[in-house]
Amino acid sequence: MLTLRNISVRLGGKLILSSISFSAVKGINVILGPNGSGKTTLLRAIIGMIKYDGEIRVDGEISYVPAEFFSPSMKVLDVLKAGRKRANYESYIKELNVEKFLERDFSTLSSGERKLILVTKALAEGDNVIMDEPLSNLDVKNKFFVMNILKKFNHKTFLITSHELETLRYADKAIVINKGKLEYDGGVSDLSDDLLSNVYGIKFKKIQVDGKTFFNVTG
Ligand SMILES: Nc1ncnc2c1ncn2[C@@H]1O[C@H](COP(=O)(O)OP(=O)(O)OP(=O)(O)O)[C@@H](O)[C@H]1O
Repeated sequence: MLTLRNISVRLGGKLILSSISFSAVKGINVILGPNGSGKTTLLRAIIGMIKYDGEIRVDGEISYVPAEFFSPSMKVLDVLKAGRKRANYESYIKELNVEKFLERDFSTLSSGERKLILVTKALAEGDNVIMDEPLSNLDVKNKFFVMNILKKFNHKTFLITSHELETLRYADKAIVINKGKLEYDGGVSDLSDDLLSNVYGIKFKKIQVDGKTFFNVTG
């Protein structure tokens, strides 16, 4: 369980998040919003990296993948194992198909390979897996590969930000933030193209195929 009640954050004297409330569901929760809308700030509040007003309630362990990260010169296996002792890394290493990187130095991996390692680590360590743009740096095949893996582990709660509306087809819940305010919190099929058009300032058309929802940019 991951519930936020009236979360407000002030940074540099400015109100960055204004009274955000929602509950994440088990499975995939996708946070959308334009650049600078407050997505990363919200994730940082949830993991306790920054001060906030309001209440955050979490059951179970939290793990986190930041959008940008330090790349230490360390064996990949040591990066994976740094942290939680009881995490079952082996099954996730197999699942994410990253065995071939384990003996390599983490800093020598490509950006997409490093992202796959951090996603593996977060999956192993958390019941509530918070990921800031986990798909950035991944090629088109790996994007779908990772989203399908998240779908498979739907007993966990994933809260992820994304600039890719394609992720919505995998999502159990959509959360839209604009200018630090919550604009939408609900199922993907109920999210309207008008709302997204207003938030992003470009025209979207919603399409539903085989029970899945897609948003195309039309102007
Ligand atoms: N320490 C700070 N002082 C002042 N303003 C800040 C500070 N940290 C972040 N901000 C501002 O808060 C706003 C929200 O930033 P945040 O990184 O949460 O946005 P985001 O939705 O994750 O954006 P993006 O999609 O570009 O990653 C931005 O306008 C940013 O400039």
